[in-house]
Amino acid sequence: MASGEEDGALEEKETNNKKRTKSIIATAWLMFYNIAMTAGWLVLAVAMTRYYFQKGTHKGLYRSIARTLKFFQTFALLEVGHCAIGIVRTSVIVTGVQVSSRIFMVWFITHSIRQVQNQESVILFLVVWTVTEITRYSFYTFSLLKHLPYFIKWARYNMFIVMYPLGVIGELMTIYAALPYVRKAGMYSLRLPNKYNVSFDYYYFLIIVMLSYIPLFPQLYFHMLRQRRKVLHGEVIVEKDE
Ligand SMILES: CCCCCCCCCCCCC/C=C/C(=O)SCCNC(=O)CCNC(=O)[C@H](O)C(C)(C)COP(=O)(O)OP(=O)(O)OC[C@H]1O[C@@H](n2cnc3c(N)ncnc32)[C@H](O)[C@@H]1OP(=O)(O)O
Repeated sequence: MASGEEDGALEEKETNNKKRTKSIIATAWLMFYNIAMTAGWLVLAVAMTRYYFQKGTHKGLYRSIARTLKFFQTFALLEVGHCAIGIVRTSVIVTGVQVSSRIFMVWFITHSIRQVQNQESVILFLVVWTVTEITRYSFYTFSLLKHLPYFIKWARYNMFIVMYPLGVIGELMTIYAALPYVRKAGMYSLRLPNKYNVSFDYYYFLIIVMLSYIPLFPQLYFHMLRQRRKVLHGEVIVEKDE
């Protein structure tokens, strides 16, 4: 009997040790990830500011930072993984929509359609993303260190009120500017007849993507407003999608 109890206690101790090790590894990884991402977006901020002051124009700015932007924004795909394996307490759906819309903008719009790269709207969403991400990743870093300065917490849960709509305006205006080029070049489209017997028109796909902002954006925005009430005002909120 006594040996049974001892075995049970031993098993519990082992499980607790495993959990602790897992949590240490997860925290160390998140620390590395958040510092790398803060640094990446800071590099982008400095590069954009320098370019603008040296050249006196936004033309060519996107091309000058494209590689760094593509690298760090693509790296953010890992965030969906973090949610999926449960090392951060964020919804996979919310993060998935946020990250996929960014990846889409970077690879399937600005990277693919050179003619839009000098649009002012590209600069608008780049500036908004940069400010947002420097704040967000430093928020996570300082939270992990358990020394979160209030101004970072305040910025994370207030700036999005203006930044989110501005980012969406920049993204939508850029997709809209891309439409005529996509139609003219017939890019990423598949016309019938073909051996697969399917047709796909990227032009109409882009219109559908633009329309999908109507139901999706308010969900992300209201999610952030709920998070704001929870974090800044201590309200207890039950999330439906988690
Ligand atoms: C095929 C094409 C598809 C296209 C689809 C198109 C439709 C798109 C429509 C939508 C359009 C969106 C366009 C977006 C534009 C912009 O981004 S504009 C710029 C403004 N943007 C923002 O302000 C972004 C706001 N978004 C976010 O902050 C996040 O992306 C989020 C995922 C929404 C955050 O979610 P939230 O639930 O608020 O999570 P958090 O509070 O941040 O985290 C919860 C807990 O988890 C911890 N945590 C999370 N990540 C980390 C991490 N990396 N490291 C450490 N810890 C982390 C966090 O600390 C929290 O912990 P607790 O406090 O203990 O709960």
